[in-house]
Amino acid sequence: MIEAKNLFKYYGKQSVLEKMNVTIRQGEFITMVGPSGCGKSTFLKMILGTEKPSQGKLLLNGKSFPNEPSAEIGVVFQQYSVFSHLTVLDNLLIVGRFKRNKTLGFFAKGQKRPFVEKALALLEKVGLDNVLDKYPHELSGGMAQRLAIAQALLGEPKILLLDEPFGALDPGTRKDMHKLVLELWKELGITIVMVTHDLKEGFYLGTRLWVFDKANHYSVNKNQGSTLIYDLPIGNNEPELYRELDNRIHPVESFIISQSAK
Ligand SMILES: Nc1ncnc2c1ncn2[C@@H]1O[C@H](COP(=O)(O)OP(=O)(O)OP(=O)(O)O)[C@@H](O)[C@H]1O
Repeated sequence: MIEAKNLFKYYGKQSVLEKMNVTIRQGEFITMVGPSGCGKSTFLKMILGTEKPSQGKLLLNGKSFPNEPSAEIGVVFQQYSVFSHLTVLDNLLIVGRFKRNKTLGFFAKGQKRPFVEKALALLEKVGLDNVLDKYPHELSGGMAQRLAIAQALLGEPKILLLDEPFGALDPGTRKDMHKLVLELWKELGITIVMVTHDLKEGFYLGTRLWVFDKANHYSVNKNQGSTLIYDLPIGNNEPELYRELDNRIHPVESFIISQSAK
């Protein structure tokens, strides 16, 4: 369980997130949307352990989050984060090596075989078992993201963080990736927290949709941080509410669309 208790985040004088009070239960799929720069990735980074709250608490199962990324938490970013000089299989094995020997990065006797088997099983799960010897530049964008997902799952995390992982993919590939992520989420029982710019994707994938924005959307105070303004159980997507949310997330695009429809 993840809990934010009266959490605030500042960068210098800039307030990014304010007064976050929220609980995520194990196995939920949270999708986060909001205008650019409202602090979605910052929230993910606090769960990942690479950023700290400035005020308030962020708790994992009742305790403070680890100070550095741990195996319990996997992450996939929009930019492909795999090692370009290693093959698909070696991209997983390198993670295993360093997990087992942090300084030298090699397997002790007897450790390699079970790890290779685990890596192969994971690559099969994400549909990359037929390209084990290819290098990342020989993979499509979707395949590279499958590899990043396999890497993130290697430590058997309980929480998977996805920061716009499909933003750079074409619509067909995105659809395939949606299917994969939903399958993995159901099979592994993990908690997923995902940032997306696509409201439809947020509604389609999540069990809860979070909308971040300034508490007062029309405030001209540039230093006002964002907060969670909607926490919606999915299924509540009335058309009027959808339009209101879309307008908050993409104010300019929504305005152009509504004007051109006149
Ligand atoms: N390390 C940092 N130092 C200073 N300011 C930062 C840092 N990281 C993020 N920010 C600022 O914090 C704010 C929130 O950034 P964040 O990346 O969390 O937004 P976001 O909602 O994920 O945006 P986007 O949708 O465009 O990815 C932005 O104004 C950004 O410039």
